[in-house]
Amino acid sequence: MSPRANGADGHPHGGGGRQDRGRSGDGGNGRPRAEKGRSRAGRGPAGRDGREARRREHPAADPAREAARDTLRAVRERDAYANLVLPRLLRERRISGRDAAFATELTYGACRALGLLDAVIEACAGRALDRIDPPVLDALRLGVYQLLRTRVAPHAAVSTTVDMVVADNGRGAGGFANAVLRRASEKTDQQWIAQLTPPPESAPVAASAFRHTHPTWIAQAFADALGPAAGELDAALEADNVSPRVHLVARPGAISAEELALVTGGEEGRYSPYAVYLDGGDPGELDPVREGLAAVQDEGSQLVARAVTVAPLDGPDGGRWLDLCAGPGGKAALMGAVAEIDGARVDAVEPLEHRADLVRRTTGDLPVTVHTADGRDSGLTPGYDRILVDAPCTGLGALRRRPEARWRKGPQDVTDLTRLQRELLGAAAALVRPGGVIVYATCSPHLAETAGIAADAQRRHGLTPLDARTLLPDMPGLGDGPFVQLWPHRHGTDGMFLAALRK
Ligand SMILES: C[S@@+](CC[C@H](N)C(=O)[O-])C[C@H]1O[C@@H](n2cnc3c(N)ncnc32)[C@H](O)[C@@H]1O
Repeated sequence: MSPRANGADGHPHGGGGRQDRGRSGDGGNGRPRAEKGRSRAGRGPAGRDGREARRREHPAADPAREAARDTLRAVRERDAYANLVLPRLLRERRISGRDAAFATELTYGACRALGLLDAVIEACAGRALDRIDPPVLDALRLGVYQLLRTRVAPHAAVSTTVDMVVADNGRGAGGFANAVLRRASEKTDQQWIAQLTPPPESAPVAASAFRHTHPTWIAQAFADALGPAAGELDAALEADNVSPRVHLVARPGAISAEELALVTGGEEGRYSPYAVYLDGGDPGELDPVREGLAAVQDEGSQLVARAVTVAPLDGPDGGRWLDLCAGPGGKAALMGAVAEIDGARVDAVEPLEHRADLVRRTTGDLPVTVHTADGRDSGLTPGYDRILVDAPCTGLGALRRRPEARWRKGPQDVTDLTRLQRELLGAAAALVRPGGVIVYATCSPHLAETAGIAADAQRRHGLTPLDARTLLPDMPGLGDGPFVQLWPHRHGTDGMFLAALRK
């Protein structure tokens, strides 16, 4: 349930009602209260020990906001994933119902909107973010998010945040937080965006990036990949701000999509013949998933795995199929299920032992053999009919799944990955038989990881591109070929790229 439905403050625990709003953020000497509080004797110990001592004195009064704060801290301090940390905290602390929904909205919303929140905080604090105590900054991000992007009453957003900061960081920091939040509350979300967005005339991509809370380099990568359709940039960026529907794959030979939709109450997918969309609930609880007849898998990934199995070969299919980057095994399982029907066998390569184990578990009794090896030097015998290279990539096509991911990646990640991608595709070119097909895929639209790598392999290894659009069911918006880029805003799938290359 959304916090909109919950009373005046929009949240059952939100009505703090403090009366000491409006004090200046600095203590009269230009130094903010946060710093004064931390440096003055008699305020209690600063840092983690001090925070924990204060927390013992002030037990959790607002479990949803505290779970959100602790998740933001884990993301910042240990590079944790918000969508793994938060559900665990909610379970451990027995937070459910409205509180869990509110904590989820706050956490994921604040993670996604970080660029905007930080710009507002900086403008209101009058100083750089690195001069704000990080735990105070976490609380401010949550407070500003509530002010700008929820219907929590402003007085409740301010008072609950200030209470949390006082409990964790002392009264000085609370005064500073109060001043920043009071200033932030003077304008709406749209007014702040209008004030802080770079000028669209001179910096259109940076302006779109800011409006839809992405780093500019990612927005530029999307614009480059959209090419003549760059007018869709705003829609492409905004699609990352919406949590995706759950997609199930009906394992071929075990259950049809039609049956799966009937049993689960879901809706048959638009494109993949194996896809079923669910609107909510825990898919792990569904009988067909528990029994291994179906699994959670994005429809775009289903289409990539299916493309490997239907690509036209030159000469007969000898039934030797390979997944060169297999962990955790979603595509290997779909290829394995089709292989079982077609009388083929799949070799699945994954260098990380724990991920290779996941592939073993995912593929179960299907005709799939898992090899724990580096795909660049797998030791496998050449002569494969069909090879999938689902290469490690930046994941820029799946940002909607990881709320904090966009702020954690940088252009250097692309540079680091393209070498590995080139080498893996080179290894596949050596393993495929003449007339066989390699499908090269990434969950990223970044041209350096997608068309750049595929075009380079054509030149280096004498591969011929097939029109990848013909390997997909009838779908709109697939471009001019021969490569295909799927988009969340167009297709509702992750942003998968695929190229089909014949030797
Ligand atoms: C994009 S994921 C593959 C997803 C998988 N195909 C699926 O559908 O479940 C890329 C995988 O490549 C693996 N990988 C990384 N370096 C590799 C290498 N040198 N050789 C083969 N696989 C590698 C990663 O560990 C990761 O599991």
